[in-house]
Amino acid sequence: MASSKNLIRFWEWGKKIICVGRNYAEHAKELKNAVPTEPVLFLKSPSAYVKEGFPVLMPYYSSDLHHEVELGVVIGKRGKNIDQTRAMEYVEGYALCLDMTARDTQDQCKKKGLPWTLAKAFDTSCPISDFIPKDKIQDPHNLTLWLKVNGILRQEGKTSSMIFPIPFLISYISKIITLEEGDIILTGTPEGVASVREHDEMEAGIDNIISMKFKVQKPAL
Ligand SMILES: O=C([O-])CC(=O)C(=O)O
Ligand SMILES: [Mg+2]
Repeated sequence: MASSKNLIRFWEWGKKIICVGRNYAEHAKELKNAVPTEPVLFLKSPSAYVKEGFPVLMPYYSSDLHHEVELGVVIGKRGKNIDQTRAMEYVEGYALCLDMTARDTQDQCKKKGLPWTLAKAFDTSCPISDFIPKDKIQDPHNLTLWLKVNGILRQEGKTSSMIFPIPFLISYISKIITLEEGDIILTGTPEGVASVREHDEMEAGIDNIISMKFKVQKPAL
């Protein structure tokens, strides 16, 4: 098992970012998607990570960049075919994440039956907080995730509303993709996703356990 100390800079390691979509029924409905009967999975590139102090850059091909606040689960040791009953042993801690989404691009991808890579995996599409050691969060299914844009509350959701809880997700994912130390699972967003514009400031948090701020910018060409 890795020590939490090793994982403080997990986001620099180039490990996998595995995302779960439509894990909150109200969010699935707000985007007119069916509530899933199995987890919806996609990946982000490790170059998607961005830490506080650096901006979120709008992809040049999108004019509808959405925020999605999510709980990230940081994996502490390698595992394949993990049983649900032992899944939490593979968790070293948590992080607050934003699954930034080029919604117009995603809509186009959906219509054409294409993968979501351009919509979800671009550079700076995964703003991330500091590492939160496991002992700081007693019950990851009893948290409130919130996000404000320019001081106005846009998202507030309880992790108790997840359709597929964390042990199920870890078990399910590990049957498909080997989980390794430093990998992160983004567990899906609650309702209230919406657009951000250039110069907006997003502030997100988990209860009063952690919060973070990011500015939205257009990339210099
Ligand atoms: O783009 C989507 O709506 C799917 C997703 O990431 C989520 O539900 O968190
Ligand atoms: Mg998401």
